[in-house]
Amino acid sequence: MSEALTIQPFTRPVRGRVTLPGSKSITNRALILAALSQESLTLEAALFSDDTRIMANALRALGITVSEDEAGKTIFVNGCGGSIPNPEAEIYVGNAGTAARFLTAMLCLREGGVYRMDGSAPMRKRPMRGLLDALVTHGAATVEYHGEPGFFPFTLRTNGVPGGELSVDASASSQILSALLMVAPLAKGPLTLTLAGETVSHPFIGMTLAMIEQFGIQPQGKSDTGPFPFTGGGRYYYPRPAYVVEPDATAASYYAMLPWVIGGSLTLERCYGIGLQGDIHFIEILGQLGAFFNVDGADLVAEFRERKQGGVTEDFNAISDTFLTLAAITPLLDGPTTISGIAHTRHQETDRIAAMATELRKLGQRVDETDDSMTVHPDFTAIVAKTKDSPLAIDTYEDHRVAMSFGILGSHDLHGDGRPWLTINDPNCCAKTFPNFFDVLKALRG
Ligand SMILES: O=C(O)C1=C[C@@H](OP(=O)(O)O)[C@@H](O)[C@H](O)C1
Ligand SMILES: C=C(OP(=O)(O)O)C(=O)O
Repeated sequence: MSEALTIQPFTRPVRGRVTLPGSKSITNRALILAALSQESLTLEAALFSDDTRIMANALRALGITVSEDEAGKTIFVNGCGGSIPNPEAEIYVGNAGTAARFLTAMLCLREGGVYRMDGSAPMRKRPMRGLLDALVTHGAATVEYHGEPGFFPFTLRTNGVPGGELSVDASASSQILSALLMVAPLAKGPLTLTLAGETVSHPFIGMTLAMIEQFGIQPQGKSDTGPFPFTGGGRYYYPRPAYVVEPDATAASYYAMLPWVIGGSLTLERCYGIGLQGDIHFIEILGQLGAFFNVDGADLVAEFRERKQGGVTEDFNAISDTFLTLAAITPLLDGPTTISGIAHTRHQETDRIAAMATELRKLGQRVDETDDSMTVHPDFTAIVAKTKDSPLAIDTYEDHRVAMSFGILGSHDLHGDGRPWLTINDPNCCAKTFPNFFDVLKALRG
């Protein structure tokens, strides 16, 4: 746990530029695809954070050369052409959902592999069952659980991925389907993936299919809901020596929100070019609140113009990582906000609906919860009263997004005199995806 951080409100409208970190989802997909490809490849503008270090370390444990240059934001990967060198390894996935799901499926490509896998305490509760059951039923691996069946830790004994039909339940996480999609082209024969039921966070499936194509494999079908047919026996190959990672669209949501919270304008570098990440559509929700976005070359400029009346009612299933960015600022709205389609986020870094509801209630807000939604009835008088005498401490539940979203709320000059009123417990949990988040905020304050 890192020391608590008191957020200093902005007393003047913000002006400046933000260089966002590289996308977590793209960096970790590109690491898997580059590791499986035939050539060597350099990732540029890559993310350096807990989640990408976990992925890079795991690939090294498998005998794949991965060298990182953090200052230059590049990662060099020498692809193994689909043949994982080390038949045995211990793999630690921390609390990185992408590493947990993507590596589990990738390891099954190795015939005769024995891999012991574990994660952090929160990861030991996150859903893996849909993926593991699909791999075992298909004959790609056997699994020996060392704790609760269906969860980390476990040992995988891997067989290579046979062709045929593979049906998967990805209702708990789209990462389960993305993981199988990335290994399917390398199966031993023609393989068709089908989805049993629906998946969540659907744009991430589009990202996976688009990146598979960038790495030289044309998906046979056109559908992004399945079935997904692959001819098998394929090899990944990226046609250029460098792959440039987009800035992280979820990270952008915080700094897209900031001018609305405190006034002013912020240039979000390279964000106009974002094409693979659905989370960029969060700015349309900000538009409903009165935020305004301009394009300046490859940059997006977020501007404060007005605060529209009322709250927001929106299904966040497709962009659920951004729901916390909106939920945290609801006390500043003057009408109720309902965020739905987020049941699956109860099984992510923490139970995110419960975490946000608990912290907003501490701030005097009335919050109604259902299994898959939350409604916040804002109470401005209550938040002022609750923080009048001393700053209120926000618990972050080892969830980077709880820390960052309340960091933006705390930047608002609530008492009109620049007095700090919010403290973030364990702010360094933002290292999962955006290690310098609070430094960027401080630098903008000037
Ligand atoms: O594939 C990905 O890169 C991700 C998919 C989503 O997960 P779920 O499908 O579990 O929501 C998202 O929440 C996560 O941050 C990244
Ligand atoms: C849900 C998230 O992460 P993960 O990749 O661990 O699922 C997230 O970053 O909000």
